[in-house]
This record gives sequence, structure tokens and C-alpha cells, in this order.
Amino acid sequence: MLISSLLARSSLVNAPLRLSRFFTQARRVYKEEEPTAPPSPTTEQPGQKYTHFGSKTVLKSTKQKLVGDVFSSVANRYDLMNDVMSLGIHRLWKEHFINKLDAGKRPNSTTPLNFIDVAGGSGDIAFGLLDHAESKFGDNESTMDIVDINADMLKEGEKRAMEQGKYFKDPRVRFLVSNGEVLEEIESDSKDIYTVSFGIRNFTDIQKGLNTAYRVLKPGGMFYCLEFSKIENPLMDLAYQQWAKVLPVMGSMIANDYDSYQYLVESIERFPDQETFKSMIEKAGFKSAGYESLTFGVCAIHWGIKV
Ligand SMILES: COc1cc(O)cc(C/C=C(\C)CC/C=C(\C)CC/C=C(\C)CC/C=C(\C)CC/C=C(\C)CCC=C(C)C)c1O
Ligand SMILES: C[S@@+](CC[C@H](N)C(=O)[O-])C[C@H]1O[C@@H](n2cnc3c(N)ncnc32)[C@H](O)[C@@H]1O
Repeated sequence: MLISSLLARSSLVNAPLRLSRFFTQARRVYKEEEPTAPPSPTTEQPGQKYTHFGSKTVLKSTKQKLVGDVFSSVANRYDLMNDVMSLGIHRLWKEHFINKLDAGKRPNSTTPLNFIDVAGGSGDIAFGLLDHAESKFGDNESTMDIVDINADMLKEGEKRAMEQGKYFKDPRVRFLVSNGEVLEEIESDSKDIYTVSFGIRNFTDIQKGLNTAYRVLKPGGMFYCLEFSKIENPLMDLAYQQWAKVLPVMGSMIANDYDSYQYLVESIERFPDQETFKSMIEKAGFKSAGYESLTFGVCAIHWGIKV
């Protein structure tokens, strides 16, 4: 446990790797739209026509489809790719996230919690949260909505539930295809805990997603997000620049998919730093917002409370 958290909080330093792109393969082509000043996640205006898809500027209306293609493509190799790309460290981040949130119906309470895990296709966070609630608090009543815009990713989560013999066709657990920016099926003020892990970076309008998180939470409800962030140490950042170059090559070798992992790298680069994202959470209305950087800031946990 100690070693796990040390690993998650510090880092493994590899000799910088320099691999050039040596695979020729069918590439998805993203139709470039007329170039405009690229919006930033914080300055994006509601009426704006264009947004980013990785480093490309695309019509807002096309981004959802492009992100959909990426996750349909990676769905069946998702776990393997994450283990390889992160040397297994993503599991430690997720474990730390779940333990830090420490959610579940307390034994002296009569009211189960309503969880929502947005962009939760793989089920990693949702199942982990329910396991934690049960093992730590004996809570087997709280409910979980696992929401994802991509049906293929949700199917992976359902498959996992079936394989592990837990949370499949469980009346407490719903799998919903829905856009986290809107969550139209989810009533306002209805959830106690909102989680999103490695998902919000892919939203077309991140601020809209945060506003929606605020809408669906009950007063007193908690927002918790695990997402890539900015590496604070320049030497580690240099190591990242090298590692990031290799990720699409790994995607090509293991999943025959260079482009999705190139998108991953570009979307990480575009995501706001810790302080900027915190101010977006505050802008949505959350109080007591804060964050914890993990592994030198490779990723961070952000939170906020709806008062
Ligand atoms: C297409 O979109 C995606 C596809 C997918 O399979 C996963 C995601 C979401 C991502 C995850 C759940 C985690 C995946 C992990 C990584 C991308 C790599 C994270 C990197 C590390 C834990 C560091 C390991 C590398 C080293 C020790 C070498 C030295 C490098 C650094 C210290 C910095 C490396 C930092 C980054 C690569 C960010 C998805 O959206
Ligand atoms: C990298 S995966 C994260 C899965 C899981 N939460 C985890 O931590 O392993 C990103 C997920 O975000 C989903 N996603 C992207 N845009 C979304 C949106 N607007 N609404 C809901 N889900 C979205 C994708 O379909 C994909 O399943």
C-alpha cells in the first residue's frame, strides 16, 4: 500500500525514448475546417462554431462524432493499452481516487447514496466505488448510474460486470448512454456524488459539463474528477515529452491504432492546468474547490462541493 502510494505520488524515471513513427497504416482523416483562432477551454464562448479535437480545429458539431470514433476504436484494448502506457500506474491513481473520496452510506445513516460516474464506460471507477462502499461501510444499498456517450465503452463495462459476476443486471446499477455535457435523463438535485475520470478532457464544452455536474448534484453533493494535468517539474516534463512521442507508436503496435493515441496525447496537452481547471469548477458554482496533483502532475484529482 505504501509502495503503491509512493509510486502514484512520485514517478518512475525511464531513459528518454526516441522512437520515430515507423508504421504505415490506414489513417483516419479529420476534415479540417476553415482555420479560426483556436478557442481555449476557458475562453470558449457559447455561440462559438469551432472547437479542438486534439490539435485540430473542427466544427463543434463534428467533435462528438470524432471522439465517438476514437473510443469505439480503443474500447476492446482499453485496459491493456492503459497498463502498457502507464506501466500500470493508472490503477494506483484510480485506487487513490476512490480511497480519497471514501464514499458510502455510513452505518449510522438510513439514507443510501446516489452516485453518478460520468464518462464511466470502463466501469473502473463505478465498480471500485461500490466495492469500497461495501467493504468499508457495509453499504450494499447505494445506487450507481454509469453514464457514457459511447455505447461500445459501456458494453466493455457491462462485459466486465458480467465476467466478475458483480453489478451485472443489478437493480442498483444503471448503464446509460448520455452526453455528460447535458445529462438530460438525470434530474436536477438528485445525486450525492458525481465522479468523472479521464473523461471530461474529451467534452466539446468542458464548462458546460461542469455546470451540468452542478445541476445534477444535491446541495451538499460532491464533485470529484481525475484527469490529466500539468507536470510541475521541468525535468519530468521533459521525460513526458519523450514518453508522449512513444504513446501513439504503442497504440499502433498493440491496437493497430496510431491516431487515437495521437489524439490522447494532443488532448492531454490542451487540457487546462490545475489552477485553471479549479477556477472553472468554481465558475460552475462549486465551493471549497481544490486539487491534488499525482505523479508530479501527470494527473490530478479536483473536487468541489455544491453548497
Ligand atoms: C484515446 O483516449 C484514451 C485511450 C486510452 O487507452 C486511455 C485514455 C485515458 C488514459 C488513462 C486511463 C491512463 C493512461 C495512461 C497514460 C496515457 C500514461 C500516463 C503516464 C505515466 C503514468 C508515466 C509513465 C511513464 C514514465 C515513467 C516515463 C517518464 C514519463 C513521465 C514521468 C511523464 C509521462 C506523462 C504522461 C504520458 C502524461 C484515453 O483518453
Ligand atoms: C478515457 S475513457 C475513461 C473511462 C473511465 N472513466 C476510466 O477512468 O477508465 C473516456 C471516456 O469518456 C467518454 N466520453 C467522451 N466524451 C463524453 C461526453 N461528452 N459525455 C459522456 N462521456 C464521454 C468516452 O466515450 C470514454 O468512454
